[in-house]
Amino acid sequence: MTDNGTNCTPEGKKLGQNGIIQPLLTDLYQITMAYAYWKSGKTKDYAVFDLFFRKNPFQGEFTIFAGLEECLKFLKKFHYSYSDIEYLRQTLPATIEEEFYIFLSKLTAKDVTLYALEEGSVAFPRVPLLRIEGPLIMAQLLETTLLTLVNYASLMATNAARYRMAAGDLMLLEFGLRRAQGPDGGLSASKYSYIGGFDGTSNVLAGKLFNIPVKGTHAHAYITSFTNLSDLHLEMLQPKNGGDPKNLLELSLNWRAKLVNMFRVVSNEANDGELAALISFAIAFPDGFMALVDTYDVKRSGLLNFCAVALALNDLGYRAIGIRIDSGDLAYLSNIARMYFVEISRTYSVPWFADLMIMASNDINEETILSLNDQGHKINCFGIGTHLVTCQRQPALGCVYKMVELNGQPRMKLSQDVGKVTMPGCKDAYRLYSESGDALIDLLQRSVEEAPEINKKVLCRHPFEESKRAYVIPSRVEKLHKLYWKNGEIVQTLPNLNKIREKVRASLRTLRPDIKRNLNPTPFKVAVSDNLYHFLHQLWLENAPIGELS
Ligand SMILES: Nc1ncnc2c1ncn2[C@@H]1O[C@H](COP(=O)(O)OP(=O)(O)OP(=O)(O)O)[C@@H](O)[C@H]1O
Ligand SMILES: O=P(O)(O)OC[C@H]1O[C@H](OP(=O)(O)OP(=O)(O)O)[C@H](O)[C@@H]1O
Ligand SMILES: O=C(O)c1cccnc1
Ligand SMILES: [Mg+2]
Repeated sequence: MTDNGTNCTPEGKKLGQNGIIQPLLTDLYQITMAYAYWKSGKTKDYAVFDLFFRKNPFQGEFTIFAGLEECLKFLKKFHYSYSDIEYLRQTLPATIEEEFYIFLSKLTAKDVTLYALEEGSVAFPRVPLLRIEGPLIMAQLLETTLLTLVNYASLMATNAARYRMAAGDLMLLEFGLRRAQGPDGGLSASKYSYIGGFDGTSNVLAGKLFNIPVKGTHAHAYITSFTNLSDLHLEMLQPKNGGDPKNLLELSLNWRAKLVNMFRVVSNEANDGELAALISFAIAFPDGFMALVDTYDVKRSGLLNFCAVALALNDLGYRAIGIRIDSGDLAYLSNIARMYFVEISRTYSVPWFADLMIMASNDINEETILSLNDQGHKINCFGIGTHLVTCQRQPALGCVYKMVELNGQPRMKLSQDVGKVTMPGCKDAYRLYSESGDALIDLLQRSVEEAPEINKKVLCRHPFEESKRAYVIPSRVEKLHKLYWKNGEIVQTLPNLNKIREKVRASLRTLRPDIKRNLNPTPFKVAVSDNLYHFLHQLWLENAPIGELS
């Protein structure tokens, strides 16, 4: 979830919380449970909850954790307003005692303690992303909001990180606002795709709110709004270094006449409305000329018109930026475009022409990029919308929020499905690294245990399969959870988006390539200590009913 700046002072200074992230942004059952807890005298009970997921998204074997800053802002502001209480009074059954509303109106998150992974870290199933300790009622009331703040943010950051890995160093732009799950989904998508490794967004509000670079080209509508050369309102452009304005239309037509042989087309195949549109855009943005070239025909019209205008601009001292291709075979068309750019650069001694940007868009997803890589292409930049922001390949991350301890006693949710059994008790997690810096394994331990030590053998066990265990001698031990919230205060300096983005890259670098590959990646091991193993299985036996066959 994102800060949409609705709590602005008249001067426009942000107060730092999204207007819709507030205590009532929750499921009704949290509040009805709060009343039932309250009524049954559980106001002094103290709980520990883990927020974690059970399966990595996108058939992958890693997840990027994101959304922490928004969770902390939510805790800081947690307070039921007068109108919230009034609404609840009208909505909940009339039998609810008045003292409960008084209790609710005084609730804050100051007695809650929150531990978390660093935002931007790689995370794995069952390792808590957040550990929340606090009065039972308060900790319970946080469940849904924390989940909604973490689930989409982490899914989106993971999706973006996967696109980044597929695209290597090529530029990635997020174009998804029009296709996103509503305005807030769109803002979150822009923010978390930047964290995951995108270079910019077309979303202007995201640019303003989060200081993300904003970028863009133009739509087909701009091209089709010109039908012929007489639609050109302005033809003159002043050279970059001053002097008398020159006629860009004339220069472009001259260049087009020269280029038709190279392009093996006849001049009248190229669309004059398109040429007029490109010239008018070049006059508006002579230093930022980027052209959509697929409106009529990339080879016969768009490329030829673009090159003519770019060379005319060059005559006046300006350098065009490049083209966008939004339909057709993107590999083939990008190779053709680069071939002409190189040929023109040689023929007319314009060296920078060979390196013009080729942007591709049109329903691109991770698989498209991987396939384009296999085919060979000359694209420098992908503009990606729908598949990125809607996470079409997997539309939700399944983070859950489970009680693991109450009043110092472990709690465990049993399930027929072994993968759904929760890890009881208050736990710490450690990432153990090899000498070469690779992450080897994540180890969950009971918080009462001593931390693993460098160069000391530690037994790591599969949580459920007795025979699966291994000794690890770590060269580095990283304690994964940091304290972020205590006594009503954020107790860490929070990184800005660029720092979180760097964290994503650094964290992914510690994963072996086989864990990150697209097809059948190797699962990263998440183990439990011997102590936690026995604790878990003992508790399981104590809690599982013994059936009777008849
Ligand atoms: N070389 C390629 N390899 C793999 N996928 C490609 C390649 N070129 C384009 N694509 C993808 O193929 C799909 C083509 O989309 P579609 O069938 O709608 O055709 P189109 O080119 O958009 O046609 P139209 O001109 O009618 O809009 C897009 O998702 C695009 O990203
Ligand atoms: O394809 P996406 O990954 O969602 O990227 C964004 C798309 O949005 C724009 O046009 P739009 O799709 O609105 O219209 P068009 O398909 O007719 O170009 C742009 O031209 C891209 O095609
Ligand atoms: O700037 C662009 O090219 C753009 C922006 C949003 C959607 N599609 C394209
Ligand atoms: Mg489209």
